[in-house]
Amino acid sequence: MSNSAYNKIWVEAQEALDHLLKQEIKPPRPEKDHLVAFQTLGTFYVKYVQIFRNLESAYDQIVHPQKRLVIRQVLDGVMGRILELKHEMVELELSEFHYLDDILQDFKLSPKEVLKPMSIDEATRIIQIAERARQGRLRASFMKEIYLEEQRLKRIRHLGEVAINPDVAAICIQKRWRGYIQRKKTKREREEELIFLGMVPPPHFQKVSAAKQQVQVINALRCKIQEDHEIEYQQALVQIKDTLKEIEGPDIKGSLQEVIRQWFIECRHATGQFPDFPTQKAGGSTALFAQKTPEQVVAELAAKEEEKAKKKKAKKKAKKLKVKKKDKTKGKRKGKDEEEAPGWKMAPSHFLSEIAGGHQTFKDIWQYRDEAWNFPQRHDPELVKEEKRKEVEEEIREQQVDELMRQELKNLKLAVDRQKGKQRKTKKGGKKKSRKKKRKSRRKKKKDLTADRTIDSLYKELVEQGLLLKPKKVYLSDYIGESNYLGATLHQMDIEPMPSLSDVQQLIVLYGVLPLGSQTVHEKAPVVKSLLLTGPAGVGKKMLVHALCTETGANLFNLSADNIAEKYPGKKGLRMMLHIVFKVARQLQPSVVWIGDTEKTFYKKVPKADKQIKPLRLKRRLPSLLKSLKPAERILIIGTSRCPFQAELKSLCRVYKKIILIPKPDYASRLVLWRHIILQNGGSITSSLNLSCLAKVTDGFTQGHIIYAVQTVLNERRIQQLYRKPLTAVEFIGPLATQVPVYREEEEAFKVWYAKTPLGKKRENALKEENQDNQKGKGKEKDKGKEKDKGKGKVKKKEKGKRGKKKKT
Ligand SMILES: Nc1ncnc2c1ncn2[C@@H]1O[C@H](COP(=O)(O)OP(=O)(O)OP(=O)(O)O)[C@@H](O)[C@H]1O
Repeated sequence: MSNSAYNKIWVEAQEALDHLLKQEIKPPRPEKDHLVAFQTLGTFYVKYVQIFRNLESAYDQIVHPQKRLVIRQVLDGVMGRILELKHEMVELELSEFHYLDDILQDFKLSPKEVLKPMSIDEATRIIQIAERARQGRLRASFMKEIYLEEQRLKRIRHLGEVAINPDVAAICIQKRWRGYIQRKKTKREREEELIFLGMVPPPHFQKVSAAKQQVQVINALRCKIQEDHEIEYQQALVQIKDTLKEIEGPDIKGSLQEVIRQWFIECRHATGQFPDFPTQKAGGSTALFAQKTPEQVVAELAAKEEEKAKKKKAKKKAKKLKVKKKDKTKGKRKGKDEEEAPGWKMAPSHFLSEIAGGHQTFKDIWQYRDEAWNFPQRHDPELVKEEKRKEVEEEIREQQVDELMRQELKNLKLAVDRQKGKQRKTKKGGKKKSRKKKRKSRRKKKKDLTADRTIDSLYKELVEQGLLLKPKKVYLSDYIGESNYLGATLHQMDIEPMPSLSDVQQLIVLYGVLPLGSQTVHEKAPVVKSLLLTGPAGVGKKMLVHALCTETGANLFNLSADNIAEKYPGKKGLRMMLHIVFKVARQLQPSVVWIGDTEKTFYKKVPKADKQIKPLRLKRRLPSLLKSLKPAERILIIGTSRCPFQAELKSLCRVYKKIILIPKPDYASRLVLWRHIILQNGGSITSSLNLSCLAKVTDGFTQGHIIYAVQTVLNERRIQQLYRKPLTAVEFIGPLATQVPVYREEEEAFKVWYAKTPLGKKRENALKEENQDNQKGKGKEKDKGKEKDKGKGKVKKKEKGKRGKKKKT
């Protein structure tokens, strides 16, 4: 696509954002209806995801370096907002999985990609294809009738003839043969015609088309141009700044000095004495340029000092009263909550200001900018000048002017007011404070166990010890699975839907890819420091960990119990190992620390077979390690487990705050998985392979089982035979039969276990309460009915259990 096409995508995304921001700015109203609250959140979420996708593709392909900076700012904000909304949905629904299919339907969107409006030509073509097919079917059935009629008449005529001579016999054989040949030819021609009409995909349909290949080449080319433009831009930033300093620097210095001098004089006129020059900490003379009168500036400075003194006093008082007040305020708050029962309210966002800032820049600079001169989309030097001019001004003010003017003011005071000593006293006080602080921070700093070693040598050591792995090159898009299209509908019918593989993939993006991929998002979004992926064997837990590392370029550290056994023995060894791992992880962010079979680290009771590897080594250290991770450090601890029931739940949940239960694949996912895995392993899909049947009979089998079956069947010999002997579903049954599927009992065990986790418990309790409310509501309705029948008076009762009732309707 062209520059203008990507610009258009960007502009459209910003327009959608503008609309959304207007809604977001409105003060949130408390919402008592649970369903309405969720719909509001869901709608915002879907709209932000839509904007995110457009901004992402624009950021990926736009080559203008300054535009990319603005897009990146908005993109970070939008990603953060998506995470905030997800967090809100989790809090509201008490579940990690949410079903938004009804909202998607309203917006006419599909879960994976945005539906582009169909052109009239395209729509006409589809209708034509369907109509031709209908007519073809009618004609075929008509012809079949005629043919059967002819056959019937012939048979009657034949029965009349008795003699059979050799010629007749030969003709009969010829007829059969010709019929066979013709049928074969007709079948081939029919297939060709269907392909020609576009009703059946051509044999090499799965191959990447020439047009797609061209798109890939162009995209790669744009990335190269993007890099070149970025380098040019970075060089221009330095060059233009130097030129500005050289040419405009002296003028700027002169005018700044003039303004400050003027301020000295005006202050003396207004207050009778020269002002104190603002300290460096207070921003130096910056305050003077904020378009304020000298009186205001002086008053502000005085007010600040007063405030400081007041705060100190208030702190002391507050400490004394703390204990007494606590009890009182608690009581009051409780009372208030009960009275108001405020309902759900959208929590304030940390990202809206960022989004709004980026959006304003777009409006001010880019929306109507004439770019006719900039066809190749290089940086705009005028914008760089504007930006750098401010920087140069600031630097000159800070480094040269302030120092000079401070001295000048001192001289003026000495000469005119004869003031001395004041500043010296305050300076001394300041020094004392800073010394104290320094001492404190020195004491707090932890000892670096490997201060004398370079990061390279530590990295090498970890690789040699097998603690640092090279992630497999798999992408999240390789994690095949279908979306659940009926989730919301089932939910409304009070049936708990099973999350789909696509939902799991989305969660990994939200909790893993976005925070690890963006520093801003990681710092401000709700923190997820650790993640537990659990589910039956072969559902792709490890694959997701590797895909997360590939997508974010993260380093993968392996702290699985099996892997660290006999490495760095003893307490000191363990301390050293964790020190090295987290030191390297911090230095080379983003990083993923993976603990495979994490139930072993938290065993309730260590089995005899595992005693040798001392699996509990990490158990005590993990919580404190997690605590030590700061929001700015992009490090994620991921545990994977296929039998979390063996772990001590309390300590497991103390470490893993987010738990994702990955289910076995459902029918829709199995269908796409079979197709994908067969093609990936060199097979081909023909009409003789009943994929639907395969997907149906493999209920309970996981991705791992399907891969095993396909790889067993599709050996080299079988792949060579494919041309003559197409694949059939029956061939896969043998290898599948040797595998143990996920039985219902195992599935139930996972569900029961999940219900004991903190979020599961909360959900269970909420559901129980809801049911009780429903029953109460029903009981009251019955009572009402009875009383009405009896005509014993009017009884007004509050409507209860709204959430449950709404759901059932
Ligand atoms: N959704 C998917 N799409 C394509 N391949 C998948 C998918 N899920 C899993 N696989 C493949 O299935 C195989 C098994 O996956 P993986 O080893 O990640 O499962 P696991 O849950 O970690 O298993 P275990 O619990 O036994 O360690 C891998 O080859 C992986 O690439």
